[in-house]
Amino acid sequence: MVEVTRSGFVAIVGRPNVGKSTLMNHILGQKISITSHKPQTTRHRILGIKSEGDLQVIYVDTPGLHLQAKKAVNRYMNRAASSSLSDVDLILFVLEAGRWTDEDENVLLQLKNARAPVMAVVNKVDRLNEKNELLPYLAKLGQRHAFDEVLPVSALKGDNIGALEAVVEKRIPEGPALFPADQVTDRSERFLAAELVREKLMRNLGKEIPYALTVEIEQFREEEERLRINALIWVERDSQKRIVIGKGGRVLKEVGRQARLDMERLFGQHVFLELWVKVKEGWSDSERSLRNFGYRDEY
Ligand SMILES: Nc1nc2c(ncn2[C@@H]2O[C@H](COP(=O)(O)OP(=O)(O)OP(=O)(O)O)[C@@H](O)[C@H]2O)c(=O)[nH]1
Repeated sequence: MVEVTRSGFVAIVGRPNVGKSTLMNHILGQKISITSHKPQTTRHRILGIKSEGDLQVIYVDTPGLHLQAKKAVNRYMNRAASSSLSDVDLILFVLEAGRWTDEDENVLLQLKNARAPVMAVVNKVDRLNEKNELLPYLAKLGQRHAFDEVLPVSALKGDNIGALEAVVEKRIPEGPALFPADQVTDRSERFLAAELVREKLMRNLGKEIPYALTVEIEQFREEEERLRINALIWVERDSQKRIVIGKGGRVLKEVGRQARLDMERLFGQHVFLELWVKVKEGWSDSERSLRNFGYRDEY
């Protein structure tokens, strides 16, 4: 093994839905952080570790920083994101090309107090016309703040990600490896399994329900030639439970099928997955329930 001589942390921050998790997954070349077209998909801080030769970059994917954090779960998410801004070597401020919202402004305000250099990563450029839309947007962005760098990318298509990694590399200080070279995340297989179930729920359900649910892994056991995983899906009301299950169990069955396929890809073995839906009233606004479900601050 080549000894790592440079290592450092890179925080990926921004408002919800700009493509932070998609960006981290693309850089790592595998799905560590779940994504969906709905805002506030990521709820926890998740490390994605990339070790190559003498370099180890530890990316910190964070929940989208949002205004209107009325419930305990939202406040937890904002805390997880804000706390990731200290003690990093570089901050990637992810934006959606062509858009600037109050929530972006709020993120920028927080970044002004950060010690690390801030690079504006203008994502989703595949959606814009370069000359008429992107160039004026970049010019305006430069006026909003003196960013260390401004780089347009497409995390989905992989455009300009090599250039982004080249800038990142320059910012990583000397230091020993902080994780073994073959470790890609700080999160357990149990956590990743729960997240995959949540991702499929977010993608298969309508607008409101995904925010009312959380997933807990009840059993994660190696059996002969397969993994047995039992997951509990907690919702807040009986009516939500009926929707998650669907007519004749159709929704739950499809969610389970999709999650199982992703788990088999991630864990490299057959998976037997069982899903159960349970009701716990008001879990998302109860600090105690959040802690029981593993939403714990880590500073
Ligand atoms: N067209 C396009 N879509 C993208 C790109 N990057 C991400 N997306 C889409 O944008 C949506 C949100 O992506 P995520 O990676 O979940 O965004 P996020 O910033 O992590 O979201 P939160 O969890 O809400 O903070 C998904 O539907 C992605 O497929 C891109 O470069 N181009």
